[in-house]
Amino acid sequence: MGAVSHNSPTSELRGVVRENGTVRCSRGSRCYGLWVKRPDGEIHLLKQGCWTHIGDQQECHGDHCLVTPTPFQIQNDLCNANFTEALPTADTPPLRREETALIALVTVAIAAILIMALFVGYRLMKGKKKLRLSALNVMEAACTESPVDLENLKLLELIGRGRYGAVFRGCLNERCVAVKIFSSANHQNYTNECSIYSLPLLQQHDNIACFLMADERTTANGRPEFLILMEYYSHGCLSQYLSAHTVDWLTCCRMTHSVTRGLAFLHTELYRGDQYKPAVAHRDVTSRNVLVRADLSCVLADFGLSMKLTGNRPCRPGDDVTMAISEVGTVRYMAPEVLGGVLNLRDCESALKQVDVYALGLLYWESFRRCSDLFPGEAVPDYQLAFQAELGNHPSFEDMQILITREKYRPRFPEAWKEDSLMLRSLKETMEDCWDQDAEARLTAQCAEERLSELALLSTHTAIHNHRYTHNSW
Ligand SMILES: Nc1ncnc2c1ncn2[C@@H]1O[C@H](COP(=O)(O)OP(=O)(O)OP(=O)(O)O)[C@@H](O)[C@H]1O
Repeated sequence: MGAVSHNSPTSELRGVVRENGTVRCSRGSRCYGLWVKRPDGEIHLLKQGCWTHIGDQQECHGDHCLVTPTPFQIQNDLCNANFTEALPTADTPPLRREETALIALVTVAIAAILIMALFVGYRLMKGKKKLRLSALNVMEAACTESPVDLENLKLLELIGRGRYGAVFRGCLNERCVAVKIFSSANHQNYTNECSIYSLPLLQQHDNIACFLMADERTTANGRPEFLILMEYYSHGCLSQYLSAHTVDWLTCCRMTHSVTRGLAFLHTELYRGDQYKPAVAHRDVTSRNVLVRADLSCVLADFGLSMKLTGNRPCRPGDDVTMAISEVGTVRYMAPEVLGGVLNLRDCESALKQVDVYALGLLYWESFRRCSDLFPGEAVPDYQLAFQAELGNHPSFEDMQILITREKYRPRFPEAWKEDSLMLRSLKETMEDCWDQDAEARLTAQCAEERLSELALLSTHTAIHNHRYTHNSW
């Protein structure tokens, strides 16, 4: 059943005029018609007339007013005399259009969510292992342009063996790479190293080793092993390089400055855009964990023991994990407070940074002992690890405790460094300020970096040979 109201455009008078079965309504009133549609499809007029209750709530103000939800509309020529039945097409009321649009939108959204869920599910099922490393794969972009496929990896020779894994020189798609392989016993070390390498911004730094990717595989005898692929540094680690080469002042400053720069960056908490890099302590700074580039600049490597100091789950005093790992590192490079078991865990962040700087001081000593400019007119001493002369190649924890914590012993400066020059004084002071017994008195890595920049500006010849000439471009 339908009812339509229509303003009569031609009526002059207010009231009702009947002509030829048509009701003409006077101005101000509205005409109406009431029809019924029978089951056989025929439409019969039930009632027609004028709506004169102006001001009533029921007053109809529009040209069309549908009072039932009937899907057809009756159009009316002379108010309500003739009518036709029209299917709802372009004249569909606005509310219907909005409803349709809303339904379409909801349908599309549900379909999109379903497709996304299916896609994620598929990825999870297919490449569980790969997905776990997806954050790492992002970093491939930092060091390689093309995706890495381990199928083509060839291991060529063993180049080193550490406490946690063996390192091979390898070849991947014509590219020379270093491959560090961890057994399942060292899985924790592997995941920790991966998690540090996957930190935002880390791979953008020039003095952090270039990580390519990580993966796991099963050996021929069925055991799992874990791989970290890195850029291959042909000079190897710093201790290897210094064992085989002496260096001039500027080169030595440059090498030590670059390691320090890497460490200062690692220690820094950084926000860049929407990326966050927590402050990280390396916790195993040694001359074996620094790698040397072809241009002799250095990068910090080996983050298996590293620890986030800020952000999610930083170290906390009394924390079991923090306690358990507060005494790790390489014994030779352990700070007195670590050897003595008195690391200040109340300020874990500063304490662990200070431990790194202590080891950095020893690394400076090892490096500058191979600086030819600091031994004018005499042979440069052979390379030595810190405390190698005192405790040999494999010092025990107890021997180190006695020497470093109790006796407060530090590496001896060579005779040739006794000369009172600004450069030698500054150099020795920098080392001493790094390995100070009082951890809080030590330089920060950032300060050490500045000191090394300044040292590089001091010419050996100026300092040692009474200003005869200078060369300070670095
Ligand atoms: N990317 C690399 N390029 C070239 N040589 C490397 C690379 N990574 C490691 N090496 C060499 O492999 C050696 C072993 O490295 P690894 O990190 O396994 O042990 P480490 O640092 O010597 O000892 P530890 O892990 O016990 O501290 C290094 O000393 C270095 O000479």
